[in-house]
Amino acid sequence: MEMLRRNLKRQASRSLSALAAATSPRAAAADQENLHPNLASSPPASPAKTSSAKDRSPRPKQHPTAAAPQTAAAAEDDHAVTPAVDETSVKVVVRVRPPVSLPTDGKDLWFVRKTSPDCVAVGDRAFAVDGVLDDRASQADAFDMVGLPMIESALAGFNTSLVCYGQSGTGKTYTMWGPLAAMVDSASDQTDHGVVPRVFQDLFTRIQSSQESSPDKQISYQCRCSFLEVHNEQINDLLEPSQRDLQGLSNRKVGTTSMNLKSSRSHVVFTCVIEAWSKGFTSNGFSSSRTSRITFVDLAGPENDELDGAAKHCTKEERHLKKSLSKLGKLVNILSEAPEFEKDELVRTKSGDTIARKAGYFRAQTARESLHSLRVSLNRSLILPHIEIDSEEEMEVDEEDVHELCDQINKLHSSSDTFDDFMDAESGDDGTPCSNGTPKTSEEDDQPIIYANESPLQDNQKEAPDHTDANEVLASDRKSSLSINSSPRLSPMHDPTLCSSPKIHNRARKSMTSPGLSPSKLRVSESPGDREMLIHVEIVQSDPLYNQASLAPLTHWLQVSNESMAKVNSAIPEDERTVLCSSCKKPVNTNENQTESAEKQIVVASNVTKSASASLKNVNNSEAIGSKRETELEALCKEQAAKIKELSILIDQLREGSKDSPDSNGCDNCRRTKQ
Ligand SMILES: Nc1ncnc2c1ncn2[C@@H]1O[C@H](COP(=O)(O)OP(=O)(O)OP(=O)(O)O)[C@@H](O)[C@H]1O
Repeated sequence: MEMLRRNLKRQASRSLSALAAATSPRAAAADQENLHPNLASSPPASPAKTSSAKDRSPRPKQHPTAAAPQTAAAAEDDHAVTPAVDETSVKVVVRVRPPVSLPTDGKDLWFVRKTSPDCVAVGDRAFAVDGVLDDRASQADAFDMVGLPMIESALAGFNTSLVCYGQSGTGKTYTMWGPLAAMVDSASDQTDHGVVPRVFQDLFTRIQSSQESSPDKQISYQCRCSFLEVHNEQINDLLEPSQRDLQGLSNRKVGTTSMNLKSSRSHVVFTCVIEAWSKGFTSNGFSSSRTSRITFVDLAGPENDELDGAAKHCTKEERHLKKSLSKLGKLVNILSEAPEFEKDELVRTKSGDTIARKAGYFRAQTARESLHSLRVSLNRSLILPHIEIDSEEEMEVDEEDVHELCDQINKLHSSSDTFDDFMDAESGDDGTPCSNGTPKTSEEDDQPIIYANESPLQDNQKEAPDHTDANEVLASDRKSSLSINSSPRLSPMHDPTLCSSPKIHNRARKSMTSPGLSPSKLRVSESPGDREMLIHVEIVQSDPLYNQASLAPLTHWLQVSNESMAKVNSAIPEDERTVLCSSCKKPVNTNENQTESAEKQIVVASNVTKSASASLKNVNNSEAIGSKRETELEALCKEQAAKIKELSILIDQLREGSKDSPDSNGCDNCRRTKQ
């Protein structure tokens, strides 16, 4: 990672320097050979932090070629461990746009020339890069230099990105996509195709041939893509179905600049996620899978202010564009500096800073336990028997179900002040589905295991073996906030094995809606009749630890309580809502009170469900964080506990009513039959 960051910084600095130098008027006088009208004048140079890259550390001779200032394409592999790729994870490739034979206005013109396969020069200044595509380079050359390594990395399971930047009109879109007509019209000449269409054509060809050549491996591939546009600080979905037949690129905002008649006025990000998995399972029921991501970023190019003159009206669009590019530059700088901070923390931790260690462990532990609880909750929802809500089939009250429900409610009731006990009970071995962190069901092998991206936290945990200290921190924190308890019965979560995944049924996959990697948002969806409730956890905010710690227990608790409600509701025929005879199982014409009791039960259960839904939605919609949310959650939990207590009383009444029926051996019908 350190190497990656260092390279990122070095390469970004190099390319910025190259671009700055390329726009320098000083360079214009150097050579009149390679005139480029579109770059007739440029802003004064603001040579980046460094000067010529020639005097910097040596680079690998990976992609030697020519040089260019206008368009820089950085191919990036963002992996910490990159044994399969070469030394530098970030590469800078420069492509020079061919000069056009337009008349010039007499202003100074300047050029960029390739001096060696990995060096460009502007005037008397030289810049080292990783690859150069000169003005004679074809689209195929660009693909060979930039696209092919991306495909190989992606198929090997690495994420790769291609980012194109440069001044307006310098050929970024052309390099990335090619002329629009060439992409849309299949009959057109494919030699103009840019890197993106070539990458996918080659990728799909390779996938197909890999499947055909080794059918025994039974490898399946799935490619998913998104196409987003950032325009005026708004993000638009270019594949949004209501927009012109998913044409994608043709939906992009285009305008005219002084440099380019059809200038892209927005940044676009095209992402493709490639998943490959083997259909065969090993003896332990695991199959291998691999996921990688290819990202193409085509940045909008800024106009040339000097060319346009001081009187040029700087539009809102242009302001946003420059602002976003400037922020991107800052981000690159921050990322480049970040490793030093990420290193200092490590040194502090290793040097025995116990407070930091406790805090780190606490955060890791809390997050891990939250994830664990979430996993249990989701697993529970998946192992519940399917209830046909709309079924007209007559259903019977099962005494055992009622017993089980009462037990659960008693547990909930007795722990209504704090959820810690309930969490413990749920993870205990009292017949509930989770014991020692392992779901106890007959369908155990089929249960999905949800892996979240917890690697940084796990790293923290590895460095903090002092469980006792951490538990103390945990205990003191518990008093002041609603958080996941440190339960001794929770088994530690194992490190996720990213390259292999457990067997997951399609249906189960659908049920797991984006388990959170970072902060979460609760979204509640209710099935018809408010009887079942699924809680989806999505990642949307920026503070994963806080949100997961505070919301996960509530999620779990509400899930369980609502399952119980659903059981009660579904166990009682909706239309009749009467008590069934324990002997003949037919509806009993009981007196008014008994019927009322059953109806009341339904109403209470329904209210609890609705209340939970409404409260959760409130939580979801709430902008406030911190103590306000904690207070809301606490109030919600108390309210739920009170309602469950009420429900438990009603269930008791129902059972008592059943026992006190006129004839415990059966209803009037039964007696008549027996007589
Ligand atoms: N290598 C090239 N060979 C031939 N034509 C090119 C080349 N590069 C760019 N062009 C042409 O130059 C014009 C401008 O290119 P393009 O639109 O790709 O620039 P851009 O950098 O994306 O500009 P903007 O940032 O304004 O969108 C287009 O007409 C394109 O066809």
